[in-house]
Amino acid sequence: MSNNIIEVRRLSKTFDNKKALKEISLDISHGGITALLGPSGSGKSTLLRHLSGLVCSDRQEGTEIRVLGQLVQSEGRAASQVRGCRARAGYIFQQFNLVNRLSVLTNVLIGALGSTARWRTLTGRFTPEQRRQAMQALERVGMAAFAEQRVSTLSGGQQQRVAIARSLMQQAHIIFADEPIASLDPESARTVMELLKDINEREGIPVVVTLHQVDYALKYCQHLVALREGEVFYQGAAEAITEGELASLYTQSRPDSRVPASDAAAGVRPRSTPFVTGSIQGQLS
Ligand SMILES: Nc1ncnc2c1ncn2[C@@H]1O[C@H](COP(=O)(O)OP(=O)(O)OP(=O)(O)O)[C@@H](O)[C@H]1O
Repeated sequence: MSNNIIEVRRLSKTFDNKKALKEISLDISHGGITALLGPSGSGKSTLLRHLSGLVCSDRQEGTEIRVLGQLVQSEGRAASQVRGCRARAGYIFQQFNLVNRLSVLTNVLIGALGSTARWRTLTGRFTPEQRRQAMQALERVGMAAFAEQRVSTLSGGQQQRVAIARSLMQQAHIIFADEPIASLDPESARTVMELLKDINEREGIPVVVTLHQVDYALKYCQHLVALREGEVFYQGAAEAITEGELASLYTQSRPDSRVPASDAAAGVRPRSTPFVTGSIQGQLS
């Protein structure tokens, strides 16, 4: 039995005759934070959705996705235990993350759905112990004071913190975050990334996060999977990626994967500049 957190074999996904993912194979054994990087349209969200078991791949022989050793889908079909896989994963998405009309506390309590008899959740009757746990999770993310407030009244950054509290309440074994900081101001973005880092380190929950901002990926993530036009361009330690590779990743014309840094630096201008909120230089050793 392998120790891989994530195993992907021959994953392809076609939308309307366009291949969004092209026979991707990946092994992630790192239990830290893994960033999915790449230009817009490179397939980051599509890959994350496949890992989450929310989308099924093309029906192709040999396709398999395992998360935490559990089969999520194979050859275009969800595994029989996919519900269990989903229940073990916490999701933090840029939008449509929480139920806006419900209170912050109720949204966090929804994280306990998997362990609560249905009638209780339907009638809002959570146990005192569950309420205590939910308040504890809200304290952990600094949102306890907002417990009774409707989610619709919160800022984007506050909503992401509530989503993280819900993952804690859910006792998620892994967290999938799809562009969790895309629409946040820099301070809120830092708060959300710091929280994910803290939870990863203290609770030991692996995090897989799609990011546009290279500098956030380099600062907070130990492992990178970079996609380009639906293929894996780079996979490995964040500290090992070169500035040239990052430049190549975001350039318009398609060079070979892992273009030598010297070539990329010589001729290719990065398209990534808008995504880099600080200097890449200096963060790369
Ligand atoms: N439901 C869908 N129907 C049709 N095409 C889709 C669908 N979802 C994704 N695509 C296409 O698949 C490709 C990859 O999209 P995806 O959203 O995964 O990219 P991304 O790297 O996450 O991009 P971004 O950074 O802009 O969010 C794109 O060409 C996109 O238009």
